[in-house]
Amino acid sequence: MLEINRLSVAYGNHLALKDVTLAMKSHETYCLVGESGSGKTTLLKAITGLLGEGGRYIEGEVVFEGKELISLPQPELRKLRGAAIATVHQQAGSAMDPIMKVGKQFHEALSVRAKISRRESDRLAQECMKTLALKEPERILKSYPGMLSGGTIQRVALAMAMAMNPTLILADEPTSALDVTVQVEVVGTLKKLQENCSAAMLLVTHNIGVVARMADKIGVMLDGRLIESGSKAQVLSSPAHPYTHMLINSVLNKKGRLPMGPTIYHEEKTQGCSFYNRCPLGCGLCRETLPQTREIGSDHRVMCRLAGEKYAQ
Ligand SMILES: Nc1ncnc2c1ncn2[C@@H]1O[C@H](COP(=O)(O)OP(=O)(O)OP(=O)(O)O)[C@@H](O)[C@H]1O
Repeated sequence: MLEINRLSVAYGNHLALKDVTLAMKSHETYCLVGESGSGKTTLLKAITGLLGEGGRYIEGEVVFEGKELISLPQPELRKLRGAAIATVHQQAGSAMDPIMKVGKQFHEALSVRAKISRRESDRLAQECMKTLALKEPERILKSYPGMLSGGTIQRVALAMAMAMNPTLILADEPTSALDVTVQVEVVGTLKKLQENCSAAMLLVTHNIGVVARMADKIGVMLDGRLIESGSKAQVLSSPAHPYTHMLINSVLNKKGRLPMGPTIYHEEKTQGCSFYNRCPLGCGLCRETLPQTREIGSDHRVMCRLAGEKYAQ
């Protein structure tokens, strides 16, 4: 249902996505992981044509339900964004109008897809909120966003995505701006959404626990490239790329980066693999040339010539 083929995107002279190829099937949840700045958000924005000022497509294509989106006229793209593709942001509250009650915002969002009465949109909104176990949906609909907690707003945004009846949900770190206890609730809502909505989901998260709970497939991003992809079992249980291995076994620092550890001994920035200067395996060839992506299992792909070799943590 979604195919991204050899996509490269730049902000000014900086290549934020480099030759990314990824495919998703209907109803599948694909989790994108990677350090801060690796290109996850850019990939979501590139799908819906919302790169913003300074962002431009260099090459590649984004095919959604048979339509190439990069070349699609803006009005058609806008229509897709309001209907077949729903987006949930890290801080959904900031995407909402602070001076419009939640019920009206549901109505406006749903009206993009088809003509709908306020009464019907209220009914649908309440039904979705109940399905996702939100308490007091009537009160929520009559509230302004600022009257609701951050966790409730995130859960309302998930209910809004569900009410749109999309075929694809793009969720960018929907839990990461929340306190840990609230995150647990929102992940529960995300899980309910996955179970009750037949949409495919492309979910960006730093949280490996969320990945373990939600993913069918996982894609790992490093410096704008997809360096490993495969099923949840393949990537979490048998990570092949040393970077994936470290991501799974480390806690990212406050900047969302891997902590510098004793295995990091190369100094130079390189033309080859972006992980070379931090890799415990890296050889001279890794520094000189970019490895090819190769298939090491059914649908398990990795961009590392030394993948799978044993190394000490
Ligand atoms: N609007 C922009 N203008 C210039 N550079 C940008 C812009 N947005 C992103 N970038 C750059 O593109 C690269 C990828 O950024 P992106 O936000 O996609 O990463 P990310 O993996 O989503 O990070 P995070 O986890 O911190 O959200 C980074 O180097 C970032 O600085």
